[in-house]
Amino acid sequence: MAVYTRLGAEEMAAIIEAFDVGTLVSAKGIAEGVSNSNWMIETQGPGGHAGRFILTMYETRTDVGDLPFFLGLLDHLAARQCPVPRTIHDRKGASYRLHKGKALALIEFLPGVSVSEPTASQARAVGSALAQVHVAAADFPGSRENSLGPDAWKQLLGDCGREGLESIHPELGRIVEHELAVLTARWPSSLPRGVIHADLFPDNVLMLGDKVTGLIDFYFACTDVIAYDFAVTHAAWCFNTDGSRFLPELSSALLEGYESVRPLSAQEHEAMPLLARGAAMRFLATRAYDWMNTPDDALVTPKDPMAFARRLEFYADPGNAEVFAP
Ligand SMILES: Nc1ncnc2c1ncn2[C@@H]1O[C@H](COP(=O)(O)OP(=O)(O)OP(=O)(O)O)[C@@H](O)[C@H]1O
Ligand SMILES: N[C@@H](CCO)C(=O)O
Repeated sequence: MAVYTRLGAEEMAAIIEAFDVGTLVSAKGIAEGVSNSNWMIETQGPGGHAGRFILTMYETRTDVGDLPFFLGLLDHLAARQCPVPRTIHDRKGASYRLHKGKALALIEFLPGVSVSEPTASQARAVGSALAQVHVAAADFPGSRENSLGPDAWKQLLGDCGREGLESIHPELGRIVEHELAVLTARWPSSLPRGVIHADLFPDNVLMLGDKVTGLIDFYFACTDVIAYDFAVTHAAWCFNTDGSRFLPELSSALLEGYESVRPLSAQEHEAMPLLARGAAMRFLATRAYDWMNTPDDALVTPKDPMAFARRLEFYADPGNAEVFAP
């Protein structure tokens, strides 16, 4: 569940009053998501015009200092016809407000659902939507360091310790040690950089049929290697949930969709198996850390790190490099 903060009816009405979106008709907590509190808001304007919005209250995981980057990026991309929600600025023009010490933002509601078993056509559409974001973000003036890059993987996995990793799976300590050494030695430094989403899993994409209606949850967005974002999306979309089965049709479709908007260069193609190993390592690292540090009675169930260890082994196999071939 993801409503960490209780807001009374009067309090909620006052919050909505600060935006020029009509009066509050209903506010329902949204169960999905784990990082922030989210409500689905309905309002009614003077002419009876109804509005639907998402109200997000940023909890401890999101740094308020990063909000101008995240929210400014949404407005920049939406203005360039990317399928992302616009932010609704308050009556004074601010993109977020502080309420009892916490930041909150009102965001355009977009229709659509997150698919759990994507089809190839849906993967194709997601590939082109991702490329559209990369192209549209090229003139976005903001930048933000990736706080979950290779140094963070090492830190998180170091905190887990070899014994901790082996308590998750007897082979995990060995896999991590070997792969971290490879990634550290070979991580590319000269590929084109830009603003990336960095977490484009199916639960962060809203779809209606084969159409992408919303890319959401930009709270890991940062400035990094652009092709790494494709690798993240590939790792997220082109395997079954536990990572034991690669889905070649989704992989080809995702690549095709992406390249229909932003063709990858020869260098990007060549680097992709390594970038995908890094992408798998990034989610393995945060999942292993959460696995070891989530209390048993927590409301949130930690996600399986092994699902990304399996993806990592797939990408590390030189025989599989051809999945990224031009
Ligand atoms: N603009 C939007 N339009 C429609 N629904 C949205 C929108 N933004 C968020 N949602 C809904 O709210 C849910 C939670 O949003 P989000 O994934 O951003 O939360 P979070 O707590 O930041 O997520 P995470 O757990 O991935 O860190 C989404 O799964 C989606 O159902
Ligand atoms: N999408 C991530 C969670 C947010 O980083 C995962 O599935 O591990």
